[in-house]
Amino acid sequence: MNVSVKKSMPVGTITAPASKSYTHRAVFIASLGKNECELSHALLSADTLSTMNACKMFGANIEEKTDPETNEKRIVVKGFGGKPKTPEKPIDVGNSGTTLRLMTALAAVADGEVVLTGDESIQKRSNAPLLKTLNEAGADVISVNGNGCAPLLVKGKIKPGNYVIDGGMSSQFISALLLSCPLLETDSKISIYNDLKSKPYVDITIEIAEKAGVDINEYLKWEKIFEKDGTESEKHVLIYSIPGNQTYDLGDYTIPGDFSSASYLLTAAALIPGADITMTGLFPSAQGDSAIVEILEKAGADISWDKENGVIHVSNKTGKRLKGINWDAGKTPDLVPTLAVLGAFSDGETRITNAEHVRFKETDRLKAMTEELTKVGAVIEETDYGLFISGEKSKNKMKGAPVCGHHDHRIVMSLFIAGMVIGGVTVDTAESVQISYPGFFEDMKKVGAVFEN
Ligand SMILES: O=C(O)C1=C[C@@H](OP(=O)(O)O)[C@@H](O)[C@H](O)C1
Ligand SMILES: C=C(OP(=O)(O)O)C(=O)O
Repeated sequence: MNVSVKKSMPVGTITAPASKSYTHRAVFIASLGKNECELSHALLSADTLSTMNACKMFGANIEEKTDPETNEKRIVVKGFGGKPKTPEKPIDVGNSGTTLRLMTALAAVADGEVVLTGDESIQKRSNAPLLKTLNEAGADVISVNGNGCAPLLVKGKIKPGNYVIDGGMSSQFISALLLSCPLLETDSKISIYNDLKSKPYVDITIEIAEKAGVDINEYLKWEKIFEKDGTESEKHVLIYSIPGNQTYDLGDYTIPGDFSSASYLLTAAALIPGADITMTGLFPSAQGDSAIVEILEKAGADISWDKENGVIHVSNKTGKRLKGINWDAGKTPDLVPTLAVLGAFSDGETRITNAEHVRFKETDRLKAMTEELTKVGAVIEETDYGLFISGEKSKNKMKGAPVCGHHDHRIVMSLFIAGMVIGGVTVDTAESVQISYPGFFEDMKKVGAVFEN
């Protein structure tokens, strides 16, 4: 699907869609338990439906229920009580990396053989560090094409013990291990080598596991590191210790709003003269992407956050231009496409660093954003670890053009807001917003965005 976006001035109030990361985990954790749990305000998007489908294949009962009084939809989960059954067919995770990683580790505590696969994009995303650790822990996990990517075949089970994993590629490997290890008979320890990227997502995992009565302990330990040249140094190593034989019981749970999804409209409102947007349902949260508020503040936007009521207000009454910022994206990979657009329309320079893990998403988002923003006139340079955008040099060059969404929801939504600023931007593969924000176009229409699809 193509969407052609004209210059738009967003005005109005929108409720933020529910968090994708919280929904994945709430559904998964409720499925690991035995007692019925009711999940309110869950996100029903392509990715979270993949998690629901996979959990059902492991034996959970998951149904949608509508509250007769409020008409609100709830998800009712009756889990398999820590004893996943062997799925009869291959699990298809679609486009969802989170689903693939959580289910691969779960498959390694289930009996029998489990096959996991997904779409073209998922078949290009490596899981090598997770496979290595699962195999060291006693499972037999094979990447069918030998490249660390799905299709994966999981045979044999992991045993409790002390394991290490590389944290530099994806935090989802760590989240996956942390959620399955409590089901093992005795205690386990996971040590992370290389800096853990995207750590806030692990914090979300631990937050919901704790809410379900499961202990996961995090600590730092000084350890001796032997370098290749023989020198010795000491370094803090992040360690998770996970008691075994635990049971999950999430109870009823309400999913918070999603800051990554909110970032598009908040950024559009900060950039566009005359815009005035209020977003509700955005309470302080473990989500790293709540940093979008700090980012827009740093860039000089008129933004306020009423944390008690979960309301963010952004406007640009005077039509001022924002200023470029430096941003370490280690904890906020999903904001990078939004930040690239912000940088292209701000004065001065924007430097996004520590973002190499952003290459391992639905697409290589550093490359994709560089290619697409260049088409609309931005002066942007892709570095090994991030992006460097010259707002100064881009200033008089930004002009609408056809761009490619790369079948990637975040690329599509960020290019859409570029379209709202300059007009004349046609984005292809726009249907991919279904992955995380199915109501995106409806919400954009509500606030007066002008577009055709
Ligand atoms: O665990 C999660 O819910 C996620 C973790 C992050 O991935 P990485 O840990 O691979 O960076 C993030 O980019 C993704 O959108 C969701
Ligand atoms: C990378 C993302 O999700 P996942 O890894 O679950 O596919 C995302 O939502 O941007």
